[in-house]
Amino acid sequence: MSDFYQDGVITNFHNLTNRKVEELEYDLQVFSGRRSMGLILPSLFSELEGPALTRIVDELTKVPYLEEIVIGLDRADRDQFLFAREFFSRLPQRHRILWNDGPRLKALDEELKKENLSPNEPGKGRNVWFCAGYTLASRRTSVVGLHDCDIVTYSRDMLARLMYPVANPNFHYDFCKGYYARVADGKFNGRVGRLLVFPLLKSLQIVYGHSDFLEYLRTFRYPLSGEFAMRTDILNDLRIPSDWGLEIGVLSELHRNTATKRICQVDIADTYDHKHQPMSEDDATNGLQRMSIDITKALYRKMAILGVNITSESFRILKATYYRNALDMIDGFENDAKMNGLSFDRHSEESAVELFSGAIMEAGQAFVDTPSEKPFIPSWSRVQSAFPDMLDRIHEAVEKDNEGDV
Ligand SMILES: O=C(O)[C@H](O)COP(=O)(O)O
Repeated sequence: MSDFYQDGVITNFHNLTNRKVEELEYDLQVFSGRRSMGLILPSLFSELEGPALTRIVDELTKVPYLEEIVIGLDRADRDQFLFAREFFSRLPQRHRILWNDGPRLKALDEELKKENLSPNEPGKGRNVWFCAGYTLASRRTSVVGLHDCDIVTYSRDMLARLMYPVANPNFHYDFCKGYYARVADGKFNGRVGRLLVFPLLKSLQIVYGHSDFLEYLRTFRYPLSGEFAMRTDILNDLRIPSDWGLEIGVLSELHRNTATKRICQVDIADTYDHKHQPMSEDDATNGLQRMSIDITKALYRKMAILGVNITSESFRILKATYYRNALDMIDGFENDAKMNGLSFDRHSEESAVELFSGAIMEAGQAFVDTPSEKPFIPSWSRVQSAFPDMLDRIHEAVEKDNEGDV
């Protein structure tokens, strides 16, 4: 049970009555007559071997209102792709798997690369970008949702709640972000969201001054959630980072392209659990250390776009401010955990904050050292201007991979 707080920047949808999923789904089926709905699932082949995705597919088989499911499959060889076709075949909805490492999509990727129009780095951002391209090419949906494939606490009411605000033709929302508490196994999780993003956003405002953008980002209850829904045509103009900055990048793009009154967030679950990555203290290219650097870089870039002068001096000050704010927040989390009967490991929490302080410096240095870095994947509008038939060719390649010999 959540509160009923609204602060006016974006609209909050709460879960005040635990309305039955069947009732929400009935409404969504009615809405689908006016707004057809799709779902994008960015996945790694390894996730097909874990329990989370099996449960997600079990739940999705019961969803009555989806017109199309687009699965982006990364890191799969031919046999694994064939396994994936079988794995997802029980979905009753029309579904297509993007075999991102298969010869057909790779050949198109090569063509795009020659014009610098394809993401250089593999990762979730790239996977989502290709799924967005296919969704646009398929032209079957006017609303599309997206969620991670490692959610171990998944149930189909999360999807119903996520889609509802954008799918309802009587509402005016273009974009909806999911939120929840990352609490599981008797403790707080969500280490990057809680211990990096929350205090960092506060610190950015202290160091660089008020901005509507930071105010807007701070209104999201879980800015890193991988669950969101939007009007499909928004996918045309999104310029997203290919790395872990994806979620912040999408929120930034929405802020740039859409009025905030058309943006909302929705409580999709009381608690949420997923696959936990290691901190990777000794390896800045992996785990939560890498994630924290990518996210911080995405924030610096956005601040620079807004005209803020990001200098070595200022990110040193930012680091000091962040560190103090993060420690203060740990006090709050510790007390909250205690009252809720949760365990709390203060040493791990403070160690995480120390690691994230390093990430703030590292991301700042990378930002200053690589001024010509191309941080965003080009929008599909730009790709279509360079290759007017590219979406159709992606569509054809995916149809062949899914229906024929590979
Ligand atoms: O949301 C986050 O903070 C990161 O995905 C890490 O989550 P975890 O601490 O729950 O593993």
